[in-house]
Amino acid sequence: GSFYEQYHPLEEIYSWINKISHEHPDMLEIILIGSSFEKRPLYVLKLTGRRNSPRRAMWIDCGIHSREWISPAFCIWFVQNAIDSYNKNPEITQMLDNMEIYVLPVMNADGYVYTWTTRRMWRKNRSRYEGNNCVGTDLNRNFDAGWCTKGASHDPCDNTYCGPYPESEPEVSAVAKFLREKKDSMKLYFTIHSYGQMLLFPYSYSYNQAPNHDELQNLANEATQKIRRYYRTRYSSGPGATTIYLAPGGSDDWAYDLGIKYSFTIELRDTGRYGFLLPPQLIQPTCLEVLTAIKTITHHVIENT
Ligand SMILES: Nc1ncc(C[C@H](C[SeH])C(=O)O)cc1Cl
Ligand SMILES: [Zn+2]
Ligand SMILES: [Zn+2]
Ligand SMILES: [Zn+2]
Repeated sequence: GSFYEQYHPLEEIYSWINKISHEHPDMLEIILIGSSFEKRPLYVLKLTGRRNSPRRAMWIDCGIHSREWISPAFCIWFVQNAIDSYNKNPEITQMLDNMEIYVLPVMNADGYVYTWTTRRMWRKNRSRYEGNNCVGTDLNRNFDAGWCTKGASHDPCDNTYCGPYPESEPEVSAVAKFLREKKDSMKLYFTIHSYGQMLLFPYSYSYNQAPNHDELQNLANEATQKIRRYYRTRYSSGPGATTIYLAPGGSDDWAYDLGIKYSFTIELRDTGRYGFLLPPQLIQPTCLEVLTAIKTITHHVIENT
């Protein structure tokens, strides 16, 4: 199948980032936001339409957890689809004309390489700290949002190790720094994970409801109902704490508390048959259904911000 129906190692993703940016210099700009623990570059693609300069921005990060290969595959697919659909699909055209879209295809660069070379099921990054007898911090427990309370671990050998302190991880501090700088224009945050087929929103670090809980729940319901209707796939939705598990230090909760009131974690396919080992032929159907959810939510945000 095509490039967009296969999984790719990090080097090929970097080449793709370069290639597509040079093919579409009017719509894409590469931004280096920092580097990983092992000094790999963290590239963000800034995607915009060819018309006026939008006043709103949205963010999509992929690959926080290295074993969730469908996640970077989605970010790559999303960028090419948006470019191909601009001026053809009205919802994509509206999105690009009203939003600067920042896409981070592989946040956990070191872990992603490690899943290709050494351990396919690796989740964390590859940071090492003096005195720790295990490697890696869970980047989705390292954000400064209820940091290392219930649902994360202080044990460096655990898969939910929160790190030595909030934003200790260079990957997390790079993203947090970028979003803090953009917080006035940033209206919508998506972080892409697998698996479970869920549309989650704050909070995960507490059972308290977010102030705009009803709006987020209605929006999530509308999005998952669209997926059900057009693709027959079932996605559940709700606050992270009650829909998946109580867990602190996540990027969506941190983005929400920064002031991005539309903040979602999307858990892509499947529900356990293949799990993290989703076959490449399911990349396209997964991306199509999730795009529907993103269009629905983005349309609402454009109308309400
Ligand atoms: N704020 C959050 N939002 C979503 C999740 C679920 C993901 C699923 Se892989 C995780 O466990 O990191 C976890 C947290 Cl801490
Ligand atoms: Zn994940
Ligand atoms: Zn997951
Ligand atoms: Zn509308």
